[in-house]
Amino acid sequence: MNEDSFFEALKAQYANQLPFVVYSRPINSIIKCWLQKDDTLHKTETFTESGFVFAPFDFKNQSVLLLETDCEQYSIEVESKIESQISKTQLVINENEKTSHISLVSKGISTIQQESLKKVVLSRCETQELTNNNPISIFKKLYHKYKNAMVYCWYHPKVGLWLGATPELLFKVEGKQLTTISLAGTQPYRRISKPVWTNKELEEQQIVTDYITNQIQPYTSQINVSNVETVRAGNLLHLKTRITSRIANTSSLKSIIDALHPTPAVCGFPRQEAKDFILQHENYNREYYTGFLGELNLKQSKTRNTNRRNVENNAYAVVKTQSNFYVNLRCMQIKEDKALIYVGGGITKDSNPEKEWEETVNKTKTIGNVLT
Ligand SMILES: C=C(O[C@H]1C=CC=C(C(=O)O)[C@@H]1O)C(=O)O
Repeated sequence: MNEDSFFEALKAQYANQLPFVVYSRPINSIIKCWLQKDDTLHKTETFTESGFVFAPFDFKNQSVLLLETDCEQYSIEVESKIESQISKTQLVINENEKTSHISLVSKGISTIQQESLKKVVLSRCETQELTNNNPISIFKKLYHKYKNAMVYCWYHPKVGLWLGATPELLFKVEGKQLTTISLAGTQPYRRISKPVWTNKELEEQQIVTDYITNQIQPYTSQINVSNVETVRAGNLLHLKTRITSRIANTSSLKSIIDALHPTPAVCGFPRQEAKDFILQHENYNREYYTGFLGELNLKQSKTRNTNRRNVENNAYAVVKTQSNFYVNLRCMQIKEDKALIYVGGGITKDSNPEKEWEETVNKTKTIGNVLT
């Protein structure tokens, strides 16, 4: 299938109001799509099926599944995934939204100072009028703009239309190998200067790393934690640590999901207290923002020997089950002619409410940049 017919097939699928997902994983020139044949809404609770999953922040809402057996899959290789220049969008600041976000963050800080809550991730949803509400053309713009992200467009007529460019892997499983990352701390990307991180950001990210390592301990062995590095996500920089381990034979995928979702990077710490605070005070429903999405239990076959001349060895292909889940960040939902953009940030005792507001404004630009 060539690029034109690939996008034509997607266009037709959307026009026929049938479910689909189109996505490209970070630093990857392959764009894949899954087209479901009818509009049945499949859900998963056990995560034992094979397919593409779209899971909410709060498991009280449904995790939607595009079943592998119910979908046609296509992929194309696009020649170069070159990060195009980030244009500087001037956002119009809504003063009411600013006041209410600052007041939410201040409430978070005072709760952290008085109680056992150490970190809470507080967010808001910003509405922007759209001049172009064609999801496929927005997806293409996101794809060309964000090389280091999992860029996607997901649609189900009974759920909604979501797009995003997320820098955050929740985890990936290949056979028994588990890889996850701890991503937190934010500052704007500046081409010329070397980033300097404050204690607030270093501490905020360390909370995430410690939490993840602790949570996976009962289910895995040989845990390995990398050094902290700075990574770029569009117009922003974050702190990142890579954590790898080996899954025990007795551990299910669902147990790993329950251990890791939602991480303190999107919820807070301790988890239940942070989640209670969010559900009580944020004043809107996050739905699939800070949930996760990705390939579930797909069989990948890898040949042991890539030397083409060694035909005998090539016959021994190893089949491994793989899952790749990304946290649904830097995302939006499209409803008619409006984009609902979701943005948040981690609050600790040292947070400054005005700066936290600015951080959400900077994050809005990730998505806002492709809408103009
Ligand atoms: C909750 C968000 O970001 C998280 C991921 C990376 C850095 C974050 C931060 O610096 O606060 C957040 O924890 C968001 O982008 O909406």
